[in-house]
Amino acid sequence: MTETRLRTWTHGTGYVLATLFILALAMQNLRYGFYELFYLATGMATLTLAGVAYTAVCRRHQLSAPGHLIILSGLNSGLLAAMLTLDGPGITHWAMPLLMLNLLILPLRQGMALSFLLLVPTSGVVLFQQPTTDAIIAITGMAILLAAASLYIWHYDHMAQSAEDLAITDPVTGAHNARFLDETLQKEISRAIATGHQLSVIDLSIDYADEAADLHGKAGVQTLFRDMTEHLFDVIRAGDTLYTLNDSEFFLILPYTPEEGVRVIAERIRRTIAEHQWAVVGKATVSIGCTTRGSGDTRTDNLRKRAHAAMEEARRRGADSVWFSAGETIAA
Ligand SMILES: Nc1nc2c(ncn2[C@@H]2O[C@H](COP(=O)(O)OP(=O)(O)OP(=O)(O)O)[C@@H](O)[C@H]2O)c(=O)[nH]1
Repeated sequence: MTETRLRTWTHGTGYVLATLFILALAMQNLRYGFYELFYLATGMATLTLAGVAYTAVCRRHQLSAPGHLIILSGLNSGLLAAMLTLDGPGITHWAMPLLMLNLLILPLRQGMALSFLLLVPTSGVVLFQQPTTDAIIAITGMAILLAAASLYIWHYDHMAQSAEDLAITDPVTGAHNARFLDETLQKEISRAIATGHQLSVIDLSIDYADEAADLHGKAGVQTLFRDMTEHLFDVIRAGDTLYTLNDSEFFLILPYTPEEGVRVIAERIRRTIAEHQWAVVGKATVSIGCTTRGSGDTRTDNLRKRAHAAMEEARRRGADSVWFSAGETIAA
C-alpha cells in the first residue's frame, strides 16, 4: 500500500469514527435537553463529515492537502469557544478525541501545535470547574495521551523515512543507488524540457578495479569506493546528485550544466582523483564519459547509454581521461 493510500484510509477512518462519536454525544445531549450542546455537536459532526468528503476528494495528494488544517482548526476553535461560553457537563472530555484526530491527520508539528493550543485553555477550564485533585488527574491524562500519540507518530515518521532512505541508498557508500537514478534522471529530463535549461550527465569508472581487487582484496576496493564517494560529494555543487552503479562505477546528474560546464567539472574530477593519495591503494585514476542532453533526448536510456559509451571510449584511449559525446539534436 502506498503512503498516500495509507493516509487516505487512516484520515477517512479517523473522521468517520470522530463523526460517530460526536453524533452519539449530540443524541445524548438532545435526550437530556442540553440543546446548546446538541447544536455544538451537530456543527462539529458536520465538520468531521466535511473531513470525510475532503479526504475522498484529495485522495491523490493526501500528503499535501491543506484543507485538513482548516477543518481541524474549525473543530478545535469550535470546541474551545463552547468550553469558554457554555456550562455543559463533561464538555472538556470532548477534547480527547480531538487531540487524537489532530495528531492522526496533520503533519506532526502542526498536529502538536494545534493540540497544544487546545490543551492549554482546556486545562484552565478544568482547573476552574473541578476540584484540584480531579483537575490534575484529568489534565495529566490528556497530557500523557498527547505525549504518547506524538511519540508514536514521530516513531512512525522516522521508520518510514529510514525505509525510504534504505530503498534508494547504497549501503557501502551512502550515495543514491541505481534504482533511484532512472527516477531522478527522468524527472530532470522533464524539467529540462519544460524550462529549457541544459542538463548534463557523467559516467565515471575506476580504472583497473579488478586488478586492485586482486591486489588489495574486495575490502580494499570497497574502502577506495567509499572514499571516492566522499571525494565526489566534496567536488560537486549543491543540486548535482551522485549514484553508485556497481562496485567501481559512479553516475552524476548535473542540472543547469551546459557542454562547457560538464567538460570543466569532468576534468576537475579526473585531475583531483589522480592527484589524491588514497588509503589502502595509494594512487588511483578514473575514466570519465560525459554528455549533454540534446533536443532529441527525452528518455533516460539515451543519456545513460551515451555516457556509458563515452566512458568506455575514454578507457580505450588509455584510462585517466575524459571523453565527451554530443547529444542528439532534432531540428525543430
Ligand atoms: N554541475 C556542476 N557544474 C560545474 C561544477 N563546477 C563547475 N561547473 C561548470 O563549469 C562552469 C565553470 O566552472 P568554474 O571553472 O568553477 O568557474 P566559476 O565561474 O567558478 O563557475 P560558477 O560555479 O558558475 O560560478 C560552471 O559554470 C558550471 O557550468 C559543479 O560542481 N557542478
